[in-house]
Amino acid sequence: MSKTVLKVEDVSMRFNLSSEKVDDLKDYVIKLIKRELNFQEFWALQNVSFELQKGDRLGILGFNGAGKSTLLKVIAGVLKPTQGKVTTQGKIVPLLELGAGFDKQYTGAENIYLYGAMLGYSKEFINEKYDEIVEFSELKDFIDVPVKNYSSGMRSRLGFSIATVVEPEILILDEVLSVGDEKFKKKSEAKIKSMFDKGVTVLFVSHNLKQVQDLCNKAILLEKGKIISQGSIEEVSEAYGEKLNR
Ligand SMILES: Nc1ncnc2c1ncn2[C@@H]1O[C@H](COP(=O)(O)OP(=O)(O)OP(=O)(O)O)[C@@H](O)[C@H]1O
Repeated sequence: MSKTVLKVEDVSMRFNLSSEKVDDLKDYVIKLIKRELNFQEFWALQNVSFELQKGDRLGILGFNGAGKSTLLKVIAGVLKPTQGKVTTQGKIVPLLELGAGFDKQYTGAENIYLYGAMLGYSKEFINEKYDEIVEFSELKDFIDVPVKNYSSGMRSRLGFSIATVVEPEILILDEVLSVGDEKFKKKSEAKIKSMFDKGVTVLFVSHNLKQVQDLCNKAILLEKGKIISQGSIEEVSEAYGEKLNR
């Protein structure tokens, strides 16, 4: 029997866009108190619903600003939806904006603990996996250096190594299949592939339709925050193709 590992129910996400120019924080606070700040409501996601079974690989398609990254962030728990509910079973590994959660004043070693805690790992678990993370990142010589002195590639390598040290049930990929330099990229791709081989459930956002077709069995197509097509990758690719050629 197939097992449902992700359920997205009627999810909507509203952002308040400030329609005025505010020069500084003081100005902002004064306007806020005087209720002179005007916000424009913007719905980045509207009534999005779908569910995935164990081993499903879902491609999320859509043009710029359609709501793809917002949906991934809601599923990863980075954003709380304005409306609706996301239910997940098992460990989620979000490979989103790798290393963006680092505190740059702290060293690589300290960030392994900080970032790990953010991903829900216990201190004992990180103690146990610490050497493996450092080894995979190939940053042993830099591990006691503040992250602000890392290159962006080094940051994403450390982020990738921390995030993938667990065996996830759900893997979230936002066009990050290329991490670091060519050598590391190969290694990270092999690691992702090994997760695929173990039957992980995947959510994948990419503008590269070919890549999505190669990787995914199901897809959804988003337009202005709404699902306008969902089903097998073949069906949804066709709907996307029609949009592209319009
Ligand atoms: N934190 C935020 N505050 C306000 N608006 C936001 C925020 N994050 C996203 N948006 C808006 O929500 C919409 C959807 O953005 P999102 O990044 O999810 O699109 P996307 O489909 O991933 O686009 P792209 O293909 O360009 O990456 C955009 O109009 C964007 O401006």
